[in-house]
Amino acid sequence: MNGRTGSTAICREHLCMASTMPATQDTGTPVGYAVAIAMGANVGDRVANLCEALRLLPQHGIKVLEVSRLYESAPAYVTEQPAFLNAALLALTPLEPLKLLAALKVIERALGRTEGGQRFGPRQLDLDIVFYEGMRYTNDGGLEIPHPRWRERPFVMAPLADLAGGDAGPAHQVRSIPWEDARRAWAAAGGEASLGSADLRCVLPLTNGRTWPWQGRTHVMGILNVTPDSFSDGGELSSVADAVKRAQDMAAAGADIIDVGGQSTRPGAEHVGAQEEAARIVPVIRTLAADERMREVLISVDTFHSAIAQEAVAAGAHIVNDVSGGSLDPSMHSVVAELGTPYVLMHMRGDPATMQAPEHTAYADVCAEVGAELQTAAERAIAAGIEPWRIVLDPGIGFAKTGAGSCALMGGLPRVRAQLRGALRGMPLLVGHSRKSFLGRLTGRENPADRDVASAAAAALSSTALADQ
Ligand SMILES: Nc1ncnc2c1ncn2[C@@H]1O[C@H](COP(=O)(O)OP(=O)(O)OP(=O)(O)O)[C@@H](O)[C@H]1O
Ligand SMILES: Nc1nc2c(c(=O)[nH]1)N=C(CO)CN2
Repeated sequence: MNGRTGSTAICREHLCMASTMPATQDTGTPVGYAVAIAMGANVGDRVANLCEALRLLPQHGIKVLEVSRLYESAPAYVTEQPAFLNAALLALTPLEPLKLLAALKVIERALGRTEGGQRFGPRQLDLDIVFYEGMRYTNDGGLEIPHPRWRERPFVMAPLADLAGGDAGPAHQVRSIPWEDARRAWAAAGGEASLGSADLRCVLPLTNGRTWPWQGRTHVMGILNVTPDSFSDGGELSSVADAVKRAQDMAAAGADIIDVGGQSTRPGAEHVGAQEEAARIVPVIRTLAADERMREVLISVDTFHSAIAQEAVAAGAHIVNDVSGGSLDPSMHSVVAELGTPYVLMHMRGDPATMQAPEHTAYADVCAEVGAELQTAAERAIAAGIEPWRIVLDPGIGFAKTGAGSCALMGGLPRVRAQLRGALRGMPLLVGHSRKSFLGRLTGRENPADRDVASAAAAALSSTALADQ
């Protein structure tokens, strides 16, 4: 690209030549120019504003291809204002720069932003064009591309780097954006290792305007089985009060999340049906959600039924934990998309009754295949409307895995992660290894009668962990 074009608009032909994106219609006509857009919000329901902007963009001819992780950042320039949420997206649009800017302003206004606010001050929504293909552009109205301040803003560089990805990210498909510049600038500013403080950290959005900063340490999930046939409790939690007491004990012992389940997913467990499952867990979730002592603890609901996810969230659950990754209820992804909660998408093949059949536990390379299948399932979830920044991936230790497969996964999480693309590669992993029989292999005892030994090993390894490695 040659230098700035002074006060003139860019030449359309020049743009077309610059466009190397793969997206063409059957006629071979390019469907748009590739653009990278930075998003920010720090007043009102910040998450809702960013999500609504994502939904409005296509209505203005801006097709979103990829979305970054969600970041919380200390306010820059004007420091006396609330913290921002920031993200970035890659899109295709037929709009030329000035029309694109006008469309972004219409969306900003639709979400409550008014003209003439304080420069760098509070705003419901900010949409900035960072890159437009690989071009440089200025005009008399003050539009400047690349955005003149992107290199001084970690809250822009970090989400751009999510989009730039590695070998297989969106950068791979849309090469005309200067991804390498974005990667280098972010690395020079500290890169991934610099994330995690209040200055800039990745967060999962919770529905009541709260955010959950998950970086910097492993979070512990305590498992609360409200099932008579549970392998974990042996059905001792027969009443709501017992279950609540158990949850409080786990919280006092340091659990960050309490995962409430009413359907055992042990191999071969009886399927109790959605009604019974809801009857078991909803009263417990309601009581926990109202309990002052549990205020700092998040509640997840372990279910593969979308109707139960809905009921549980209405009763106060913060997270939906789906061991089927959406494969056992066709409505799960669209329901979670509406609920707005974080979504734990676990890898499993078959269902709890069939998952240990040899055809489901056979892998040539368990880490690579589990990672690739997680990527595919997550793409379905995203297509249904779940933003990538809400997805927690789980390799499903013990689900459609042999003992050897589970051990390989425990030692190969970076290889699982390497299969993920774009923002997903940087999202948290949830690893549920506690008290599972594969642990017998680690102790050198593979006999199921040695369960107690396996349990002791599990305790030593701590409980189910949300690992941000
Ligand atoms: N690349 C760009 N993307 C969006 N707006 C731009 C860009 N370059 C210049 N502008 C101009 O900046 C003006 C102010 O934009 P906005 O209100 O978003 O500013 P700001 O958020 O206070 O600052 P900043 O743009 O640095 O984030 C816009 O009206 C637009 O004309
Ligand atoms: N952390 C952070 N600070 C800001 C932001 C923003 O998006 N994030 N936007 C501003 C307005 O341009 C001013 N300051």
